[in-house]
Amino acid sequence: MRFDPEVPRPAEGAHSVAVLLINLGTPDAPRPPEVGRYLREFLSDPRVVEIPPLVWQLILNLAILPLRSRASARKYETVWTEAGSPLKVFTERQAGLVQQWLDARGHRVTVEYAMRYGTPNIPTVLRQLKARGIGRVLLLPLYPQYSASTTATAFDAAFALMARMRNQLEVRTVKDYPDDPGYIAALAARIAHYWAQHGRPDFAAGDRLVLSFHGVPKRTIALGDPYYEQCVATGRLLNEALALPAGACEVTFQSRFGRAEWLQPYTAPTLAAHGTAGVKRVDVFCPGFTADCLETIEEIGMEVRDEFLHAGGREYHRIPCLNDAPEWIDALGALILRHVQGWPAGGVSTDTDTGAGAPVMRGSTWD
Ligand SMILES: C=CC1=C(C)c2cc3[nH]c(cc4nc(cc5[nH]c(cc1n2)c(C)c5CCC(=O)O)C(CCC(=O)O)=C4C)c(C)c3C=C
Ligand SMILES: [Fe+2]
Ligand SMILES: [Fe+2]
Repeated sequence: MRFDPEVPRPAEGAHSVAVLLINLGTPDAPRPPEVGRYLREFLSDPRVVEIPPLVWQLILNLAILPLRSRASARKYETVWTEAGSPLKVFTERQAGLVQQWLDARGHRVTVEYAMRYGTPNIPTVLRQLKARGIGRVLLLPLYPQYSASTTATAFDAAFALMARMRNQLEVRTVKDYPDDPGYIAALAARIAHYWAQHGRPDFAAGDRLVLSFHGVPKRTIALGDPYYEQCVATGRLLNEALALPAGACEVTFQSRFGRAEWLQPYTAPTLAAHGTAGVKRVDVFCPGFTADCLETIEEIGMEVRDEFLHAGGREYHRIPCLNDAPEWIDALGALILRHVQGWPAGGVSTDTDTGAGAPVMRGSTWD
């Protein structure tokens, strides 16, 4: 075979490894137009709302978006920071810290993050990685418990891009890690750290620790989604790791959306019932959210707190999510190393962005 000088040779970094941390996404600004755009993308995903698309688009555009964009924008305003939406700020910080963790240990792995909805989105970041000469990507959703509505749709977005790629990336996925020892240890450390600063609940006196996970429609479990059992497993392992009396931890489900039945028990009514029953102190922690966001800061930190206190509860504590806790960065680093095994980061990562390692087939539908 003759060597054709016109055919580009693989860039040196074609076997370089990257990890893509994936989170849900968030609006670009806490205003109705931006929140509406984000909600439209999110709620039009057939993995998220499993109703026949034509019917759903009518309901979504006529009834839900006009009202919810405004109502949600007001809520986003209460959690927004100078640096932006907490979910994005924490996700970006996690990516930076994991990069440092890997660099400090001599591993040549590039760390980036992407959002399933909004920006920076999954195909854009994967294209950028490819243009930088990355050939192998580990997709790591920041959801420890697998659900089709979060994990599967994130992978779908990556594979949809791959379906249009001539020279594909080599891809691995981390499907779930609800029982990962590093993750469980990080959760336990987060709670222990909070209790060291704010005093411990008195479980003998009836105080409670509520572990609130994001809900999903109940029927998705009957259809085969392992989300519920994975949330329960995380809760049980955390109870053990904290060496609490059996039953001190209680698993509940928050953020119900729509009229269908979601996983139970629901968080807010559970907390209201504790208030009514005379429970003095509750601590609420969200192990399924690895970064604080609207659903933890506003819903758990404000709405549910009010319900508990109005029902007669006295002391309400929201324990912050894993965010940038060092134990969580350790857990992510170790998880990544386990999954990139056998993928030696052989090449030199070229940062020239010439796309030499990723020839683009211009004028065709392939990229
Ligand atoms: C952690 C796992 C999550 C699962 C599972 C999940 C399922 C799910 N969510 C909705 C609807 C909404 N979720 C919203 C916000 C939101 N959801 C998650 C995570 C999970 N969702 C996060 C991290 C966030 C916060 C985003 C942020 O910007 O901070 C919202 C938007 C907010 C609002 O308007 O109230 C909706 C809507 C469904 C329907 C669903 C499963 C079918
Ligand atoms: Fe959600
Ligand atoms: Fe909510």
